[in-house]
Amino acid sequence: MSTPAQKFTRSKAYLSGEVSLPSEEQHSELADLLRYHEWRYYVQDDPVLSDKEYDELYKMLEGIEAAHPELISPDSPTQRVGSDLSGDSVSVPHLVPMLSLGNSYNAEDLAEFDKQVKRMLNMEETAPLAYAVEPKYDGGTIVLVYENDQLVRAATRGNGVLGEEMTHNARVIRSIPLSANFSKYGLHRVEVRGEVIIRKDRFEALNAKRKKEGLTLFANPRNTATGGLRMKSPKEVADRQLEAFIYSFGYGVNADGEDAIQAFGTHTKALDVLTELGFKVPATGFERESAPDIVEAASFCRKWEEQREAYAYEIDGMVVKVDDLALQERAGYTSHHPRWAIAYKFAAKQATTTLENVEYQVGKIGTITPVAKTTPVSLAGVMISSVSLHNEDFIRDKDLRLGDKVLLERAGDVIPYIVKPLADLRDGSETPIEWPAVCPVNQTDEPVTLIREEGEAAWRCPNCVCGKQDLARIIFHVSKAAMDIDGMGKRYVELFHARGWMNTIVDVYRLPYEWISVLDGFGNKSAENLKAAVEKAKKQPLWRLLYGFSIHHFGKKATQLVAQNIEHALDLADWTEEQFTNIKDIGPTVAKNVMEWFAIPANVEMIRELEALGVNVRPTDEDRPAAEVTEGPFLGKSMLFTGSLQQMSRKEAQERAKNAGARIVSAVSGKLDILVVGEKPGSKLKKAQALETVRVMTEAEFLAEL
Ligand SMILES: NC(=O)c1ccc[n+]([C@@H]2O[C@H](COP(=O)([O-])OP(=O)(O)OC[C@H]3O[C@@H](n4cnc5c(N)ncnc54)[C@H](O)[C@@H]3O)[C@@H](O)[C@H]2O)c1
Ligand SMILES: [Zn+2]
Repeated sequence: MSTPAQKFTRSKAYLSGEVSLPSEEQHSELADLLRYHEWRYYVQDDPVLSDKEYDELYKMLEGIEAAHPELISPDSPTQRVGSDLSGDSVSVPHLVPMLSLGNSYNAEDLAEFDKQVKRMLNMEETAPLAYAVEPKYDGGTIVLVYENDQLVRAATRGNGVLGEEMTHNARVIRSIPLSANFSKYGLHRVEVRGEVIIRKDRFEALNAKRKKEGLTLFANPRNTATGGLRMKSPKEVADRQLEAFIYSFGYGVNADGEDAIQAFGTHTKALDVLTELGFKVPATGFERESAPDIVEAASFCRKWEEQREAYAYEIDGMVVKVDDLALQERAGYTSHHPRWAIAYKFAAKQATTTLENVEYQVGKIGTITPVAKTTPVSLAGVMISSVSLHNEDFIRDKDLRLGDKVLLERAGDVIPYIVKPLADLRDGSETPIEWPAVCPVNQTDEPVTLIREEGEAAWRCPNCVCGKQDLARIIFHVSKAAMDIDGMGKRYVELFHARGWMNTIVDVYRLPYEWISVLDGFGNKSAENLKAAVEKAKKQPLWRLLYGFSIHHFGKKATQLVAQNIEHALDLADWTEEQFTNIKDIGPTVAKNVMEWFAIPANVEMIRELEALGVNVRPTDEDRPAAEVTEGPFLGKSMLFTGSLQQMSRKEAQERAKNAGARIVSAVSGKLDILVVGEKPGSKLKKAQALETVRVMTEAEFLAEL
């Protein structure tokens, strides 16, 4: 008997290859651990390992059994499917056992699977074999039985033989039809299989609501759906707005008890029939595909792996199935999974690890950001050992402690974050995270007390002397959001800073390119490119420069508004609060912060130096978008110019017409109001005259009206 914390630690030890025991002991311990993780996953809906990690432990067990077949017992996790039976509800036998799926992770695995299937079917390796491919929905399995076209029973997968009965809950899931016209196909008694899931946006909304109500949050859409299926009250099930995707027939007989599924010929056809009968089925041409061979099937899997984040539902992979039903029958089953199907698994988005330590970073305006240092763990294909904790409230709200086992998530391009601590794995050795009262970054004799302004989440170091804050500011200054200096970025800023070339924002514009060109990994070409990018950035609009100064509260919107209203950046040094707040959407907080910043002589000096280096400090066209014209002789008229003009270029004429309220169009049509003709007009004039609704003007007349 070991504690949950010990089971966790022991599993991680196996995963990092630290355990070596005689096969028999290892087999029995691994089997125990796997059973524990299955219980957490299927019954508790609260796994403590990622799927990938579970699969690795499972493979270890398989490996031992392959070398020592005598260790295989009927209750080994490799010999049966993980069970979700909790003992709290009624169990009902499935018409046909429900199994698990074998796993694959890439195109090579799929090619290997294709070979094996063909060997089993006595087919040539090069013979064509079609596969049906569809998303592997990440929710809870549901098995529906219909008799005489009526839904009579619903159950979970259970232990594969017995399922947990939950008909009352299935009835409130709207995408599950209460009746369906199976008899049209001679089907008297059928079992269909599917997955109950929740839309991702629905999941987010549910969690937002729970947060407001002070309830614990769901860790992911999967356990929201599986937990939902088990609710005692159908009303609560309905509240979660679960949906069911149906992905196959399990069983189907006619009134004489004879099989009536094989007649469909292919899995694809069977799904078409289920679609027609009103079930929610992966759609052809979108979610599912019938691939002529395994190569095509693999590329469909990869395509979905790439677009996974954009999909409305959570999927943990794809399922590849031999399309021909007769061939499926011939390929058969192991005690664990069908031989004719395989899961293609995507990288797991969640993983667990231990929070070892908290370090602090200082940002461009002195914001102190806590960063969790964790035991390294692989997450969605990347090793993670550092995760931002954002701010003090984040740590408090999640009740994170040093030594906690934590659940991490990394979805798509989103940076990794801590979903929650695994509180029930605590063993009492965890310690609170003490929030620092003084700047943890400044290593000065006189500690700097941190401040937290009202209404803000962040603690700030108001008097940073450690230089880290300057660095953060330069990194922001060159970033895409601000001056957008192509190719510069954090890595270069840190590199140049380490060489002593970049200590202030001004330094960005006077880099020693001749030195840079001889740095490791640089060369003339990249130094030149960098220089060109810096020169280009000197012409950026004024708002970007102001934004790039990292003045607290002076954000993108505010800098844009202010830049329109000045002639030179230094005008702001003389501005009063009133001048700021006269601009719509600029409030006293922005005014106060900008005024304080300009009151510091070094900042004014910096702007002078920047100007001397050729950095633009005046509003550009982008800063001052052409105001909408509200009057003028051509207000609201559509105009077109044709022939060659004598007094001005076509472009200039169009500009002047626009400033006088006209809209420039490109063709003569019933919608054209005025055609201005120069020399040698051509077909446009003829067409306009034929319309009789267009006013034709000479260049001289146009100028006169202007
Ligand atoms: N993290 C953990 O601790 C832990 C523990 C146990 C199991 N697991 C995960 O569960 C897996 C084994 O679970 P399993 O037996 O449920 O198998 P599985 O999830 O690999 O595949 C079978 C299930 O996939 C579902 N599915 C979704 N879409 C499908 C489709 N289009 N066609 C067919 N089936 C579809 C079905 O409901 C079926 O029950 C492991 O590989 C692991 O990833 C994780
Ligand atoms: Zn500091």
